[in-house]
Amino acid sequence: MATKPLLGVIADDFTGASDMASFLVKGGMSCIQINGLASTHKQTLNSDAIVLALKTRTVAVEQALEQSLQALEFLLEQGCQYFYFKYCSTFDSTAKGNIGPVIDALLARLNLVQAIICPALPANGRTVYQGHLFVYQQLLSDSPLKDHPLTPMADSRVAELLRPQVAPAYQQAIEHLSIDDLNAKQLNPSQQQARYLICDCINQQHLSQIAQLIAQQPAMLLTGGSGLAEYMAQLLTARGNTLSQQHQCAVKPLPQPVLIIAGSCSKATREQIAEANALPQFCVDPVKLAKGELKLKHILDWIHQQQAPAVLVYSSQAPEQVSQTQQLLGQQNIAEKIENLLAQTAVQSKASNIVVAGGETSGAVVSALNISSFNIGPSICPGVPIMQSNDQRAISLALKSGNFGDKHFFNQALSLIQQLGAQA
Ligand SMILES: Nc1ncnc2c1ncn2[C@@H]1O[C@H](COP(=O)(O)OP(=O)(O)O)[C@@H](O)[C@H]1O
Ligand SMILES: O=C(O)[C@@H](O)C(=O)COP(=O)(O)O
Repeated sequence: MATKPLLGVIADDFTGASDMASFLVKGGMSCIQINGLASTHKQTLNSDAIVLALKTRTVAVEQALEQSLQALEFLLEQGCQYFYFKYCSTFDSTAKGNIGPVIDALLARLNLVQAIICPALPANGRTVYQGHLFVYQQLLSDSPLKDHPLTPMADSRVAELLRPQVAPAYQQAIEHLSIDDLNAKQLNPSQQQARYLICDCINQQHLSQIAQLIAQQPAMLLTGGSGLAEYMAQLLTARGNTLSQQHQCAVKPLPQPVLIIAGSCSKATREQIAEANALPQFCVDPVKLAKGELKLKHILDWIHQQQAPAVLVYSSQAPEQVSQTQQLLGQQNIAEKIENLLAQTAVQSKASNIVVAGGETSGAVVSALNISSFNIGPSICPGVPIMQSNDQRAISLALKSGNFGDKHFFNQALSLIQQLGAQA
């Protein structure tokens, strides 16, 4: 019987972490999500996979490196046998980019020579074909991700996104694994020697084939979106003994209204807000916030006046308004102000059932709530599980990546929370 976790995951944001955790559970692993390095205090975790959520996607490279390496030390101490760096299925990174440097640092520390680069998440329309990333029918650079407030994506070629981010000595060590190569079921010599192997993948079958191919190779660093995770989980649990028979945890929301917070400005989130128009909604005006005309107290008073099963507080705006706001107030400055306000709304409203839309926003909310770890429950939609804090507060939380979910997402979240609460 194995006594150590099989898989250790470092996620560069909090929605990405819960996305990953949900697919590991789906693949048959028990999984715990640990929130931030501050929560990695001495403890032995009885779980097949540990997902450590960081907020390193948009921080300075040095900070991302320091935190990712500390996270790796924690996972090594826990005895993890395989390692996965989870970044966004749309390769979200700033112009300087933290994905390449973190991969290089993890490879060096683990003494590994190859990383699989597999952002694909076909369940949510993220596919890679001939090395180009697609979001449903659109190239990444034509998709709404081109207008992201912090990480606008202007190129769809994974190799060209990665190349400027990795160490100059390795910039030519990028190879591509096509669908034909996948079907051939073996790597050619240049693919075997490549430091970074970018995988084409347009469906679930390809993910399964990639996992099987990886299993035949010497140890590799796994990197990418959550799609591959489900199949790696299946494969690793079939190979090794698992620590726990229980994969998905029982989540029991308390009978209280749901607080929905949206800091994501994605097209998907804006459509979801529009569709949830039967719920009371509070729109955060960034200019009023910056001028001090909008205070936390206004939002808290408003929340407490509502008599509804859920309330929605959002700052989401369309791309044209976001760029106007950023020109006026500064991109980072206003992003942080909004994140702080939304995080404090979650804390001071004392809500026990919370749904957050947006990766950076989720990181800010979970950190402000000081939740060390989550158990993973059922998913509202692919990649968005309902989780419960592993503490006496038993806060139920769902962290939605900005671009996940169809337009009914908030209503679906509310239904599932109510259903789980009724079963409690
Ligand atoms: N109206 C707005 N103007 C400018 N920035 C905003 C606005 N609303 C939210 N933001 C910021 O945009 C960022 C959105 O990122 P994030 O929460 O990760 O969403 P997503 O998951 O869509 O990427 C956050 O830092 C948030 O504070
Ligand atoms: O891989 C994904 O698409 C998500 O898990 C993710 O990382 C999303 O990031 P945000 O859109 O910033 O929430």
